[in-house]
Amino acid sequence: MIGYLSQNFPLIHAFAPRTDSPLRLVAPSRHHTQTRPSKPSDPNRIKNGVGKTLVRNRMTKSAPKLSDFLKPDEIQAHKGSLDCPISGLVMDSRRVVPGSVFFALPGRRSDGVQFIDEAISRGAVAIVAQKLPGLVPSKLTYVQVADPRVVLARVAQRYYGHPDRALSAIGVTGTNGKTTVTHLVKHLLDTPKQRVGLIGTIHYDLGARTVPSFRTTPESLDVYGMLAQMRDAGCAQVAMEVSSHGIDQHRVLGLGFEVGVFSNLTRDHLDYHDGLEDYFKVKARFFTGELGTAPKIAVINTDDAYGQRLTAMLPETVRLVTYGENPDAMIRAEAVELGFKTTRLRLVWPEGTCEVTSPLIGRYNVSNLLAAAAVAWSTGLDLRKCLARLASFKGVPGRMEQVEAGQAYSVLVDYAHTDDALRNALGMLRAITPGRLMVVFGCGGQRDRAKRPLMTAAVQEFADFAFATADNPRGEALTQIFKDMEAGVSDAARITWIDDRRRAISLALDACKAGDCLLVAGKGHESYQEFADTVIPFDDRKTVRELIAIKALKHGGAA
Ligand SMILES: CC(=O)N[C@H]1[C@@H](OP(=O)(O)OP(=O)(O)OC[C@H]2O[C@@H](n3ccc(=O)[nH]c3=O)[C@H](O)[C@@H]2O)O[C@H](CO)[C@@H](O)[C@@H]1O[C@H](C)C(=O)N[C@@H](C)C(=O)N[C@H](CCC(=O)O)C(=O)O
Ligand SMILES: Nc1ncnc2c1ncn2[C@@H]1O[C@H](COP(=O)(O)OP(=O)(O)OP(=O)(O)O)[C@@H](O)[C@H]1O
Ligand SMILES: N[C@H](CCC[C@H](N)C(=O)O)C(=O)O
Ligand SMILES: [Mg+2]
Repeated sequence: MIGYLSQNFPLIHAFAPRTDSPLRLVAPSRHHTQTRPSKPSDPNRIKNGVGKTLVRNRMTKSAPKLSDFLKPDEIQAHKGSLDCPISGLVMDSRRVVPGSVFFALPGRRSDGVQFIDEAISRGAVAIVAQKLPGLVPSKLTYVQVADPRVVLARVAQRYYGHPDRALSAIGVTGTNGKTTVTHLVKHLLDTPKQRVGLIGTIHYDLGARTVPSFRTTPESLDVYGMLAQMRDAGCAQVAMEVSSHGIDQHRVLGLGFEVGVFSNLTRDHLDYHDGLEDYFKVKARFFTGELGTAPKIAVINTDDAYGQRLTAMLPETVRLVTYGENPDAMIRAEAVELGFKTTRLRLVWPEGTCEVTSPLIGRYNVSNLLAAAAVAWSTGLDLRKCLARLASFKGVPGRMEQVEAGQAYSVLVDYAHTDDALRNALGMLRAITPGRLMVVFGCGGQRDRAKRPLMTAAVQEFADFAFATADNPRGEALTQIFKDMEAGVSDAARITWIDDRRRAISLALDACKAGDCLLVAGKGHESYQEFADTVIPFDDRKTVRELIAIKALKHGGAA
């Protein structure tokens, strides 16, 4: 474990969730060695899907065998015994422990095959890969499969005893709003009798404990491991974010969703997908059954043009529930009043209406609320009762989070990191800000380069003044990121470029007067900043508070 951390993330510990390493975040003994949960709470766990039973293994106290979890039709060829006892499943050589089955996954940066020797030296007893070598060391089992990622998802699902059968899963996909909608769904649906787990960008709520996230949609092995923990903690449902990377990389393959939500589609991640149409098609796969099963219910935002297209692509077996502000939507909002602290609206559904005051501000949050309400309604819950819980919703960390430190102007921290999100966030603040609107923003390194000038253009369209700075540069030079961003500048006099994010925030705060509003965009809940070789603790909200306090001291108490 120490080797792994020092190899990749020398300075990271608890404050660096968004990396390859779930291991410091989820109890290593249970999660990393991927041991099976010990207390079956669901009879479905007895059958592992291959026809053999896990119970028998427990009774004979023998270790589980690889053949318990691999189906014959998944195996193209093999050498060594398929009945080898195993201690767990692993897809990263650095996490292999004696008895592990190592899945060598072909990647974009490297190929898992390169790490097979390391896996063996750490004690792997079986290798699952796309090719068989000529010679296989004695006592080692080697299995050739067509697609190791697909087989990993299937095997993980069986290994953890099909936890999805014990949980009703609600998956949310779309460019923006996934985190907000999943948090709302959890809040509206969670009761002491019907606990709801959560998987997404900010944290994983596993029922018995909550851990910070390392990925929006984790790898299938982690997904099924976490679902098993939720099941064992007595959760009845899970609300989870389903990213396009997650869909494309089979991270939720085989998971039968009760509900799938589509929030919207705008430009992002085009470093990964071949254009917006390809990005849409990947998202659409979540609804069409190409991941093994289609959700039973599709909750789709028909204010969004891609949402409308999606409605025509659903298999006949899927029940469609639409939401939006358009008059044809089944779940819709009327008489929307946007305020700086709350939003008021009339929520309309086929059997009723309800006047709602939501603590979430901004028009796009009306859409997020409708999505969550549509989930509640479509699963047969009493919508009025669910909506009554909205009053106690505390908002989502780092999403339009107001920072109040005694200053005479407003400061909000938000996770807007696309041009659409910036346009929505700034457009909304523009409408309710009496003074000037300032923004601190940057663009992440090693992510979609083409969104950078669009983000600058969005900022210049709405903000009076912008401070362009570093987001998470990762392994990219800030000069290159700035160069890409500069292509969107329309008025150079209204933007200033400052490498250091803390300094940029400080200068922006200095520029604010009573009645002004500062949006610190892009990092939201993140508590770290990622550079090429280091990850440092950095939290926009804490930074704002600290700087305001320091400035107040310097100026004799006035912030
Ligand atoms: C672009 C992307 O999604 N990349 C993912 C992909 O990486 P890759 O194909 O490049 O894999 P690789 O690094 O070449 O490694 C290949 C294999 O070798 C293994 N390996 C690698 C090194 C080693 O020493 N030993 C070893 O065994 C790896 O575990 C992997 O199985 O497969 C890796 C392992 O499965 C993922 O960790 C990696 O996520 C990277 C780190 C990432 O940043 N992903 C982001 C973009 C992502 O997935 N984001 C979405 C959210 C987007 C949103 O919120 O909108 C998410 O769901 O979090
Ligand atoms: N429904 C929406 N439509 C457009 N923009 C939105 C919507 N909801 C949130 N946003 C904007 O997008 C930002 C990210 O919101 P949220 O975290 O809910 O989305 P996400 O889809 O989970 O993002 P990510 O893919 O990065 O995890 C917010 O801070 C806000 O600026
Ligand atoms: N889910 C997004 C988050 C971006 C957040 C922003 N702070 C950045 O680092 O670019 C991604 O991984 O692309
Ligand atoms: Mg998210």
